[in-house]
Amino acid sequence: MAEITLKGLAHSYAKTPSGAADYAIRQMDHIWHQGGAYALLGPSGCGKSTLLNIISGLLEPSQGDVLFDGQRVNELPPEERNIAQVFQFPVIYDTMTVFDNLAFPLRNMNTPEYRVKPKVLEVADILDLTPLLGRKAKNLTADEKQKVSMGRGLVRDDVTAILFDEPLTVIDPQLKWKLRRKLKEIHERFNITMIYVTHDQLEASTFADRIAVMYEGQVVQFGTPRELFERPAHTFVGYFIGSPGMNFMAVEYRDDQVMFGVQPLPVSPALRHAVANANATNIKLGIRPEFITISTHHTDESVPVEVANVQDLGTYSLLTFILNGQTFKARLPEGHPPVGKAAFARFDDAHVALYIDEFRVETGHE
Ligand SMILES: Nc1ncnc2c1ncn2[C@@H]1O[C@H](COP(=O)(O)OP(=O)(O)OP(=O)(O)O)[C@@H](O)[C@H]1O
Repeated sequence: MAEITLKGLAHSYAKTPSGAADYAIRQMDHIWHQGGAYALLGPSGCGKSTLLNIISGLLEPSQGDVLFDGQRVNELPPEERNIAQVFQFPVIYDTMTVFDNLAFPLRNMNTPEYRVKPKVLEVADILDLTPLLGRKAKNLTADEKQKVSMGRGLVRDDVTAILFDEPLTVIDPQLKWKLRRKLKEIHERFNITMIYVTHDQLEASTFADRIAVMYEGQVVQFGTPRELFERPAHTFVGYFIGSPGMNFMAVEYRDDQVMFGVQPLPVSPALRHAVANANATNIKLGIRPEFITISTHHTDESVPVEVANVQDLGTYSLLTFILNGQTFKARLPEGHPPVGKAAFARFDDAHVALYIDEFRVETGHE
């Protein structure tokens, strides 16, 4: 069993860090529950690998604690943590057979041979590696090698969590979904905590029940794929999740109105009230392309926009428009009437979110 708790965790690679920018992991408090299928999603350089290496014990954090089932493990070396890590590039012994590669972690722990064989056969069966057991690892394809790498994590009965660090990077696109399905299957069969690091939102949402979105060394939101889409807690989540991401407008309260530059925005009274009382200079409204309606007629709820282009994407179209000198995306359903250069955009009140200093603030109007 392993519930992994990160308590006041921070890490800097600098010897004498002078500010937040010197930290690969900033203040982090987080719990990974036993048996969960999690993804750690974020752009390159946000600290994903650093965090995994701290959990697995390859790296000791500069501040804070890592707890396994409530026990502090900061100083415990990786081999004593009962955690397996699968890296971007398969870590296997080329000159050994697939069988010996899978058996390696067990033999390393002096497991008697009569117990090694059934375990290797079980794991090989799950990963469809049985026909390859007698082959030398160097003759395998990249995806087969990565499956052996995963198998080495699975053979040990004492492994309670597996950390995957972008494990499908070297895998052909058409095989990726197969391996992802395999991982899901493994998760359902064994009661193992799995943390899957990726910068790809599709990979994260097909694998994980809950996703931790990382940005600049912090988990800015931890939620289901649906929650991340519907209620992004941070502007970065809005921008990163969705295709394309959320549109944002930097607004201010002026002359009793919510202004986006020179454009007054027709927003709900609750939202206007929230902006008026925001007491901050960094105020943004976010709206997803799915919730902007484009029409050729003006109404009290719409604002005039300049259409830049419309891209037909089969089942829907993506319209780019300019408002107050800024580019926006709106998603038009199939069969939407043609739109000229001058049009009107209406932001669906229920889906306009307020962000103060980049974090979402509930206003009661959504
Ligand atoms: N060994 C190291 N020494 C110094 N700085 C490092 C080291 N490893 C990572 N960093 C820095 O720490 C930050 C976080 O890096 P990390 O590799 O954890 O991010 P990541 O999200 O995994 O990125 P990627 O997806 O590119 O691997 C980056 O600014 C990176 O340059």
